Amino acid sequence: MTAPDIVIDARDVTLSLGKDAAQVDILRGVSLSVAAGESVALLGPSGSGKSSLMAVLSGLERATGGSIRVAGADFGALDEDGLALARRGRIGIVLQAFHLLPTMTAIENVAVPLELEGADDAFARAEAELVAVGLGHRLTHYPAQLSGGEQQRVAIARAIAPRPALLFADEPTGNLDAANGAAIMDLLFARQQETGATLVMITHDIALSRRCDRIVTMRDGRIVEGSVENALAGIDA
Ligand SMILES: Nc1ncnc2c1ncn2[C@@H]1O[C@H](COP(=O)(O)OP(=O)(O)OP(=O)(O)O)[C@@H](O)[C@H]1O
Repeated sequence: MTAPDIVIDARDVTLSLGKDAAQVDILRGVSLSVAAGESVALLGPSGSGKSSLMAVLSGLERATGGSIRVAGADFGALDEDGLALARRGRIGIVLQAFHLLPTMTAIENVAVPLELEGADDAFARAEAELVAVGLGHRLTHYPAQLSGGEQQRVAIARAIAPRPALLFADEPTGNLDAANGAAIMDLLFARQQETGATLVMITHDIALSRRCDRIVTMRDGRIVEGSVENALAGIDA
């Protein structure tokens, strides 16, 4: 049995693509346990497997081996539809590129996923989330009418609105300048703490990673032990 306060319980997870001589081993036995409410920074050189690990832990990609339990769901036992259902409402994802729908206003981008989940008060909740990220005056703006920082705030509101137990962020400040990036991170940590969500964030920024409760470093498809500086020797960012 998984302890109730463990949100991610991944054991000996492997991800290999291709077959025989063409096989690429992307994750080579990753075990990771993350407690409810914890924030974890995922660091490591380019190509070390961070995005791939996030993909299997968020149910977007299926691991080749090992076991993954997330928010009580056994990912290995679920088919594609089951994985989509397990993600819905439980897992929020913020990506480096904001992926807002260009034909929808800010409030629609946040409300429509809530409606799909069956919420009756989707627009009221979406408005409250956008107010919480400081965008109460931009509700009916389209993404093209918003700055990069504002678009990322909409993406954060959209990810957090369903109150997911688990929030993944893949370099959420990668497309923003330093000042906007810092403001977005303040916001992401504040919203994470308010909602009690668990946060797993990929970053190349060591200073940013130190704001998390824990730093997990990857290299060559594995989690490595030791100091962050040693583990990151050779990082190309
Ligand atoms: N579909 C694929 N087919 C073959 N190899 C792949 C595929 N997807 C990822 N890889 C390889 O898996 C390795 C890990 O990739 P991944 O994107 O997880 O690394 P990362 O640590 O997130 O890198 P970055 O920091 O550059 O985003 C890389 O060597 C990559 O080339």
